[in-house]
Amino acid sequence: MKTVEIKGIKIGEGIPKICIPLTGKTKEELIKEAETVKNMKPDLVEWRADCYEEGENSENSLEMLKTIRGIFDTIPLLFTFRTDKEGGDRPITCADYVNLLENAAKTGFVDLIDVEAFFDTAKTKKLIESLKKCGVFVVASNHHFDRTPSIEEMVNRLETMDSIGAHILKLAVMPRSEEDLMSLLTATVMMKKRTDKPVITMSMGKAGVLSRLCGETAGSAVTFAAGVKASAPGQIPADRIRRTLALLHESFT
Ligand SMILES: O=C1C[C@@](O)(C(=O)O)C[C@@H](O)[C@@H]1O
Repeated sequence: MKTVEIKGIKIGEGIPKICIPLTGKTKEELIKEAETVKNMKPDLVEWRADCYEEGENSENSLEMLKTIRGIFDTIPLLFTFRTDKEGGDRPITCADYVNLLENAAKTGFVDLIDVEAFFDTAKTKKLIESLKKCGVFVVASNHHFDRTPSIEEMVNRLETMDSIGAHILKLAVMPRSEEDLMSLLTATVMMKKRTDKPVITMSMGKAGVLSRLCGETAGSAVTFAAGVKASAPGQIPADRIRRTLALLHESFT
């Protein structure tokens, strides 16, 4: 598998990398949260700009981004605006979404940008191309908070993300049964043979917790862990997940 290397972090190789999300609502909250998260020594940090009270306002968002970049310095930063359609905190028009992501990429403050692959399929491919020209890595994503699609649909969705040019392919689904968890893991294992790009998958909620731990076997390159506050159901606190991933890795080697 090709790895994506950012600031010395090799995504797609060895132990899954730990990404901690920032979910603060105000500037003050975010600065405090960022300082705490920095001490947790994440491999990657995700700023969930949709959680910020001014997140959809490009100018204010980019100002906040500058502050966050300053705090994390050498830690790879993922910029995400999760739209309300995919479980995010606030709505945004398609034009504002494209604008925000392009402006964030141009600042040079972010290393990776999350693009919801299916927000408008015609526009997504163009958006990914323009973000890549700014030198950022693109994480295509898709979220299902109410169900786990069939294995075939999950594989198709990840393959579409691959075909539209993303560097990393990410899928989050909600299980309703143990079978749903197994379906997500099967789709992840299948993708190992169908792409040479890093894949990130998770089955959310309590029933899906295992999927956040077994990435090294199943083929999920990053696991999202709770820092100050979880950004999705089922996230495990960062210190606990680090210990567990290390223990599993030792057992494999
Ligand atoms: O896409 C994801 C994955 C996620 O939804 C999770 O389930 O851990 C958490 C989000 O913050 C992130 O953008």
